[in-house]
Amino acid sequence: MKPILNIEEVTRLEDIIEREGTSKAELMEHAGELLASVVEAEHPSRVLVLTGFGNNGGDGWVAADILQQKDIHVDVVSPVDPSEIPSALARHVARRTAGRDVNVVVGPSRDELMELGEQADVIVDAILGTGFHGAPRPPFSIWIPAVNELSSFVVSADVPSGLNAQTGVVEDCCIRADKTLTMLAPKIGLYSGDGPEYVGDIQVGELYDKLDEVIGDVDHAAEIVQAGDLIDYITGLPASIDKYSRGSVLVVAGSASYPGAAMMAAKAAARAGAGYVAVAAPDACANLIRMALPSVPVHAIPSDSRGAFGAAARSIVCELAKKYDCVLCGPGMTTSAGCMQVVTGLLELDVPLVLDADALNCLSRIAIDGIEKTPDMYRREAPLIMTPHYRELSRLVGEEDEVYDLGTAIDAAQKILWAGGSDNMVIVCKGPTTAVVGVERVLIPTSGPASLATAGSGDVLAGIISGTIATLHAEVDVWELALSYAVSIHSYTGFAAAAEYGEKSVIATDLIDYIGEAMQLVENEALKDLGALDSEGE
Ligand SMILES: NC(=O)C1=CN([C@@H]2O[C@H](COP(=O)(O)OP(=O)(O)OC[C@H]3O[C@@H](n4cnc5c(N)ncnc54)[C@H](O)[C@@H]3O)[C@@H](O)[C@H]2O)[C@@H](O)CC1
Ligand SMILES: Nc1ncnc2c1ncn2[C@@H]1O[C@H](COP(=O)(O)OP(=O)(O)O)[C@@H](O)[C@H]1O
Ligand SMILES: [K+]
Repeated sequence: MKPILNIEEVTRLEDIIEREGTSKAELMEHAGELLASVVEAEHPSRVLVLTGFGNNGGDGWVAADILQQKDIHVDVVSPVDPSEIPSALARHVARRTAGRDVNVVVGPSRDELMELGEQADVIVDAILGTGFHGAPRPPFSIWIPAVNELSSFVVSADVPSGLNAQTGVVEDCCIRADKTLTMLAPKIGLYSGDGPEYVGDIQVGELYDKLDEVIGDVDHAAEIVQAGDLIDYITGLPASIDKYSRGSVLVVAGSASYPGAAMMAAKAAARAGAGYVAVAAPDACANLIRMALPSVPVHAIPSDSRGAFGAAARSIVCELAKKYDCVLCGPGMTTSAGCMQVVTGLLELDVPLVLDADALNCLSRIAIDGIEKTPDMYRREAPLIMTPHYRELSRLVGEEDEVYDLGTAIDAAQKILWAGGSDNMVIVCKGPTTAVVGVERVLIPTSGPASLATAGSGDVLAGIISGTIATLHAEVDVWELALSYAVSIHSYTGFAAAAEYGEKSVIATDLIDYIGEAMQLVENEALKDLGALDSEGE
């Protein structure tokens, strides 16, 4: 796993490294060297380096100097004369570079910039880094859209200019990078908000060789899960197994209005490896589900007048639920009074429980103002997994804590977890980048394509999660990793389905049929990561 940092922790880390004897000036030299090597790997004959007023520009000036010495023609564009750069560190390296052979262009017009850009094979974006806030001001607000019109390969230093490195927000314009060389450790904004759209491939610039010794001294916003980390949860099917010992799931879901959610979740749980999947659904939709899923037993539960779980549901569902390895509750269920009673009843049982969609909305409704204020409502011994998207998570923590990006999602989830406090409780914060948040750690598994943003995709994920948990029989050392495995499978169903149907045409039911292939893809990635397979998969 690789740490992702909040910006204030990056600053703290740089201070710690300085105290250990490596100055910020030395870090800038290393950053420039690494930037130059990433550019050189593209074999350019001509490079354009765009610099700004701060230390991000300093990285660019150092790289420009090194590249020019390798007989590559380098043009450096600066907003001001090198001697007028306000940052002392950047000014020093800029004046040094300008005194050598590079061609320095100060304050070019848009047309002049475009002409330089058209001649360059690679453009280095060292305009704005972690010190940037708000919307880019001129001249950068002119340079950035101009660069985005060019076809040259763009390498961003540390963060694409225009992207807020903490929030991932792009207010006006932002460099669309092919590659981002982020220094020391990835910043959270690269994964949050608009970040994933602009960063291209992320590469970490290992500026400091003793990073392992100091990285533990700062807080980690999250850690990126690498495929190899998941290997413990990737298991084959023993020949001696039977349908019950493979793992059983009860899906408590559906209503007259939304029977499909229950069908998708149940089918996904079975495809994810559970040997026995049953559905408990209101009798108003039970027959529909039976017809759609011949392999799945459906328990018809008394409905209310609107076709949702009725007043008798709680005791019947809870009695059934005790027999399963995992219970998933929520998809398409609505938030009727009967549904709320089902949710509170299931929370009292000693069975691994996944709460999704309307089960979470029921909790929000019962709590009225933030569930973390009434932690007894969800505190339990057995595993509890909640899978909210940002809006559901906002509702769970109450009005004043709106969740709108990765950072705010992690904060909200931690608030709920720290109030409820148990190693067995995990919140899967779903979004363009999904975070698996536990009491001890925050993990970021591989994200899927935007094709996953389609109605019902969350029901499929909830099914994959509950199926995965059932097959593990609660023998889990690190719940966050087991759930990261399930989220990765979902992501890969998105890639596989998009490859077959085209990015825009994927619908949630397609994802289910790719679960098996996705499991194989995750396994291959893990084996590659651990060196057991080469890049050709041999
Ligand atoms: N501090 C260190 O130890 C190291 C820093 N490094 C680099 O330094 C960068 C951070 O440097 P800085 O803190 O100087 O920050 P930046 O280089 O991001 O730039 C801050 C400058 O941008 C300007 N600015 C801010 N918002 C703006 C806006 N909306 N429109 C136009 N201009 C705006 C400010 O006037 C300020 O001069 C990192 O991203 C990284 O690239 C690397 O050299 C490695 C070492
Ligand atoms: N832009 C995106 N890129 C990648 N994955 C996304 C994106 N938007 C949503 N997702 C994923 O798609 C799923 C959507 O789930 P959810 O919002 O619960 O959908 P629904 O309620 O319709 O089932 C989540 O797993 C989420 O992480
Ligand atoms: K940059």
